Amino acid sequence: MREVLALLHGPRTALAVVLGALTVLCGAALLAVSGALVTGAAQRPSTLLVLMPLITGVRLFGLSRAALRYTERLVTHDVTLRAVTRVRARVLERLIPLAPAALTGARGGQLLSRVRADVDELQGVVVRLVAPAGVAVLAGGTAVALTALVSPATAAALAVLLLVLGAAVPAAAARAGRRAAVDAARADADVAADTLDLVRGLPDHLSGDGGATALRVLGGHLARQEEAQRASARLAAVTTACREGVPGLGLVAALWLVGSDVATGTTDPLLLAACALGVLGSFEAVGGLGAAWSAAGGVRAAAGRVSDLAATRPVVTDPAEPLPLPAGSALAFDGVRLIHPGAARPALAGLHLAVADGAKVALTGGSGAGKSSVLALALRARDPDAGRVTLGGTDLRRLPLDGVRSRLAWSAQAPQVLGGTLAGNLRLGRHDATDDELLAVLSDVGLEGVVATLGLDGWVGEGGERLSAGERARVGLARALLSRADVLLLDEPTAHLDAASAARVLGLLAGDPRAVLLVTHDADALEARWQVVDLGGLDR
Ligand SMILES: Nc1ncnc2c1ncn2[C@@H]1O[C@H](COP(=O)(O)OP(=O)(O)OP(=O)(O)O)[C@@H](O)[C@H]1O
Repeated sequence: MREVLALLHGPRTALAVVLGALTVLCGAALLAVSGALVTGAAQRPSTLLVLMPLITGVRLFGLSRAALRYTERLVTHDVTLRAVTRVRARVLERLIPLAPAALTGARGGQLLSRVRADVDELQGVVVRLVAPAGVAVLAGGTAVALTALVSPATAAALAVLLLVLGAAVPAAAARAGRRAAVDAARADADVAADTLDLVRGLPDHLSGDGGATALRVLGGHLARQEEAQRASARLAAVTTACREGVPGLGLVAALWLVGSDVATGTTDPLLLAACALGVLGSFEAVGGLGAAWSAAGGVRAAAGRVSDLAATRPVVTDPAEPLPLPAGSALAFDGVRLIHPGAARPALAGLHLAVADGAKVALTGGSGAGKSSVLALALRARDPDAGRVTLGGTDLRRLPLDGVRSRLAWSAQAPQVLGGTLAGNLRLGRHDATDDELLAVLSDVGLEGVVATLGLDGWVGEGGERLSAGERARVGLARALLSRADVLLLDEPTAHLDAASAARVLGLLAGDPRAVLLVTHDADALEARWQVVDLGGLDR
């Protein structure tokens, strides 16, 4: 929580609180002065000497209140937008080092839901939490002090009722509502994750039981979500009744206590309505606290989850004192052993492999032989459990992570194509590539047809769904080819291609001056210049 508050701009937040408190006090003063004015006007004889300052006061407080509220909103929104930027940056900063290995256990929908919900919660920390709390203390305290000048007993009653409405009622409501909020958050996350899984896997569900099982599970989570919402609504009804009732009690108390003083002649009758209405207006000071108490739990939970992200150890980290990047980019695996977390047997054991500068090496072997794991080690998505992987003769663990990855271009088995344009997806490989360079590489990988139908600036659909699996694979390949990396790590780039397209891609790679480490199931399609390494025969 402290970490989240540190992300706020202190002086601007303080200004927002002061402006909020002044707005509330102007509102209370407007009511008080109006009460005094009505009483003064009703008195016989009423004198202009008494009425004029009151009339001026009504105008002053009325106009000031509007101007102060406007300025307060401007400042609060400015603070909020700054907080949003910082919170988003902080969450992403924490996520990036965890990718890809430390995030493979997380469900995509839950991760999405977590990032969205946490950012939403934390961005409202000023409007929903800090500003209402500050305004309550500042405006409430000032209102009690001013009331004490007229009637100490009324001030005491006001202080007690402010505490009841601002602290006791919301605390009780928050305690009662915490469970419902936790249930709602869990149900929301499950519904989001299930919906995303259902939509992504729609074709599989439809060809199975028509989606009945998935819908049944989703239905259960929706019912839990609804029940949690009902519980919150019941609670909201009770707190609304208190919110309306307690200020009424304050009004009655002020009329009674100040009225007694007026009756005994110790207080000017002009002050009766002024004090009673001023007390009524003062309750606006704690008006935001109900929402603040309920927001507090959510904000604390969101802050906790963002901290948890920080506590999640990245699988690989930058060395404290990285060595300079070596001149060459020859890759070597020396006696490498790798066991994935939770796996019963090592994915790789005693692997020795060299990929010299410009070499063409093809990895083959049965499914699960460890081919993709070799690429993951080269990229330093993971570190070996034994042995070492070197780049230009230096252990990867001693080199800067960014530097290592700038030397390597990777195209996954099913490359990630983002919802955007074809050109945008390709420029992930090289941001400054010209349109001509993009068209050339697309032609190299045989995607002229896609260029003709979509165009470079055509929308490829969410996750590239307007492209076939083979086209997506070739977009990934084109992205790798475009990059300025020295080594291309390609995971089955020909898997979805027909024989002619596959031969064209393999020919292209064989002619590329850079080193290529290729994963393939079809060693027969390779030309003689490829060095084929079969991982299927390794002794584990
Ligand atoms: N993240 C992971 N967590 C646990 N086990 C993993 C993980 N990734 C891979 N494995 C296991 O490691 C072994 C090697 O996997 P890898 O993906 O490297 O094989 P592969 O040869 O590329 O297989 P395929 O040809 O099917 O893509 C497999 O037994 C796999 O189940």
